[in-house]
Amino acid sequence: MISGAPASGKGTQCELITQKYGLVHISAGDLLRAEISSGSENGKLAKEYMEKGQLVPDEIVVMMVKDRLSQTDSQQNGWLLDGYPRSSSQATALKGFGFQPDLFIVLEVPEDILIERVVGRRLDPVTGKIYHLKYSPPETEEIAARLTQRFDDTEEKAS
Ligand SMILES: Nc1ncnc2c1ncn2[C@@H]1O[C@H](COP(=O)(O)OP(=O)(O)O)[C@@H](O)[C@H]1O
Repeated sequence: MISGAPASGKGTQCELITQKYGLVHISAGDLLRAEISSGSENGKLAKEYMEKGQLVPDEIVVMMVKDRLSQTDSQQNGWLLDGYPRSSSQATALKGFGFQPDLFIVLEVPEDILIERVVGRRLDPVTGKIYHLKYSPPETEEIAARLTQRFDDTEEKAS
C-alpha cells in the first residue's frame, strides 16, 4: 500500500514500483472513475460524493477494492494499492477480508516543497504529460504556450 500527499510523487513512484516488481497498480480513485463510466448505481452515488470532494462511503469503496484485489492478476502478480485506505474503518474492513499489505509506504515530503511543486505544476492538454515550470520545463516553445494548470492545483490544496 502506498500513501502520499498531492504532489508527493506518488504517481511516479507507483509506476516505478509496479514496473520493477511486476505488480498490479490498483488506484481507488481510478476504480471509482471506472465505476462512474460504467453508469452503475454505485457509480452514480460515488459521483455525487466525488464532486463535492468528499470520501465515497465505505459500502461502495470497500467492496470495489476487495473485488479488484481478488481478481486473478492481483492474486498472481501481487498488487500496489494506491489511495486506500483513507480511514481506519477502510483498513479494518479490508483486513477482515484477509487482505494485508507486506509493506505500507508513506511518502513524506516537507510542506514547502509540496506547495512549490503544486503551484509550478502544468499539464500539456495534448499529450497529457505533466511538467514543472522550474524542475521539468517544457521542451519547446510550442508546448510551453499550450500548458494549462490543473484546476485543483492551488496553494490551498497543498496546504
Ligand atoms: N479510499 C477512498 N475512500 C473514499 N473515497 C475515495 C477513496 N479514494 C478516492 N476516493 C474518492 O475519489 C476522489 C478522487 O480520488 P483520487 O483519484 O485519489 O484523487 P485525489 O488525489 O484528488 O484525492 C476523492 O476525492 C474521493 O471522493
